[in-house]
Amino acid sequence: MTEQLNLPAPQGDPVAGPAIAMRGLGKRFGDVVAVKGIDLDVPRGAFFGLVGPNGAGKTTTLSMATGLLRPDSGRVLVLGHDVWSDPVAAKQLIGILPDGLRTFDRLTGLQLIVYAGLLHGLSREVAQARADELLKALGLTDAQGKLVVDYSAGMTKKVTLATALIHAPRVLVLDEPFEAVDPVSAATIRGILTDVVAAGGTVVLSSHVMDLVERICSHVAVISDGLVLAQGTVDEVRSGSSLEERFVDLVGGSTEVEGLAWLRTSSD
Ligand SMILES: Nc1ncnc2c1ncn2[C@@H]1O[C@H](COP(=O)(O)OP(=O)(O)OP(=O)(O)O)[C@@H](O)[C@H]1O
Repeated sequence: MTEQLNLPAPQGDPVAGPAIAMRGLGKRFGDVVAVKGIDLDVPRGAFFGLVGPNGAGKTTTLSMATGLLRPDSGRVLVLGHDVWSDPVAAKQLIGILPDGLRTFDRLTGLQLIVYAGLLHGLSREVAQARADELLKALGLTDAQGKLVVDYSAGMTKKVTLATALIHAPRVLVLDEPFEAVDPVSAATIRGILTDVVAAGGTVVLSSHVMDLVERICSHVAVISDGLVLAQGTVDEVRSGSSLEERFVDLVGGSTEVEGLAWLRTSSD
């Protein structure tokens, strides 16, 4: 059961509220409190970047926001639908690219994308036609008959992205969509996501690449140690600096390397 916390209620308005509203989200794994009470509004139509150091809680937060991981506390509304009490409606509205979750990798790339379309209620004909277009756009046509288990990391990322897109969701939640992807494919993916936002959709992505977030996102949240340190438009958050400088200011830590003297000595 998710505990109801005494926090401002999210706007449950499916027409005018935020695309995603998270309130008091918390998650503990044994002794580790991965997420400590996250309140985050993703505005409708935003291209939203979630950034934070390794282990900050990004994947845990996105997994809870998309119904893949049950929170210990808090709630999440997607376009006004509670992800946990109204999961069918919420999940029909979102496309998810999870990080590191096993997929049905004994299917071919084509089968996996068509299967995702069928699960979302598309007819076989529409699912097949959209799968062909997605495979072509993502440069996977030649590999469409190969088992996904035999795909490279970047190919797996792209085929999983295709499964997130096939039902034309109004909200896309993508955990590190550019990781392991080659520059040409990355440009294609940026183009697809920009088109989704231009058509009124909402995209949330996590990334470690500050330049990319600064370039393509309208909004950003910085999280560290399971808490939101800053959120707003990219201009508001970077407040005159580069996003990378602001990130280092907010998150702290030194970029100076101490020790490792042995690594700088030749071993021959
Ligand atoms: N299934 C799990 N079991 C135990 N601990 C976990 C589990 N998943 C995450 N954690 C811990 O929760 C914390 C947050 O992890 P999470 O994967 O959400 O971070 P992240 O911000 O996505 O990191 P990265 O940028 O490295 O991908 C870390 O301390 C991690 O070790």
